[in-house]
Amino acid sequence: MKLDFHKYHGAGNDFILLDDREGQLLDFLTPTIVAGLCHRHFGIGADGLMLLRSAPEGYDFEMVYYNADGSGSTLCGNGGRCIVRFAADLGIERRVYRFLASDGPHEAVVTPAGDIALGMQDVDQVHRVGDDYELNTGSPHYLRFVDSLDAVDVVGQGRALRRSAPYRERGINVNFVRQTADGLEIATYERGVEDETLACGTGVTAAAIGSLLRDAQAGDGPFHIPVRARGGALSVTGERRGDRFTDLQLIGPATFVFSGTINC
Ligand SMILES: N[C@@H](CCC[C@H](N)C(=O)O)C(=O)O
Repeated sequence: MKLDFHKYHGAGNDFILLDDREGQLLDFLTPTIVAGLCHRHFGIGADGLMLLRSAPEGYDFEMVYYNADGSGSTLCGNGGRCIVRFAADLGIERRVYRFLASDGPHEAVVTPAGDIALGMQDVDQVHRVGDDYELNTGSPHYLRFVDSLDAVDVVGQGRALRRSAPYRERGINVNFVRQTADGLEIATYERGVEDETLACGTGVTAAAIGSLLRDAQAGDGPFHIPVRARGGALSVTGERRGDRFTDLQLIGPATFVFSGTINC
């Protein structure tokens, strides 16, 4: 089969986008085919693959996400931002985009600066694991705050945590986070890529929440936290009321890279 594809990235988290509004691709894409397309030597190369599909009344499209290893996954925040850019490039023009993803409905807008601001689900459950945190921002995340990212073996330590007994079966994304003078720096080991990626949107959102919970001076109210990932700058805004975080938005660039056709 000849497949037309489009490549996008969000702060270096890169994706293959497929237009499946006619509905013929979902059954065709086996885990082996997805993994082959995402392979960096034998395929197009990407951290994940998405289908843009038709959705029920009230939504502009549905997002179906696969990790690079071919596993069907939970929400991808950077993917959500990139698929909105893809929708706009396909000619779906909206002031507010409404779409369905694995964790439910999302809204997104193009900001005046040209970034994509993606609404995220509310978060009200954060678990302490010693000095670390575990929470779900659409995908499951483990947070470890560190004094220096340079001192961390992101792949080695991330993989060890991801493969540890509590997470071996269901998996988890592991984020190392450093508080800076004006925000956060982050490095993420991603489940389903099973490697470090250059950015992870749900991880960035989790890090922003964790940073507020560990800061004794941080009170309730609106927040805006810049987060520097390896592949670019993102930010998270929202509203905190105690342990409840609402109106969450993940904001950052979503960039078209190239289009092509591949035999698979
Ligand atoms: N890169 C993504 C997260 C994608 C899903 C993740 N690999 C998982 O399986 O949990 C993001 O930007 O959020």
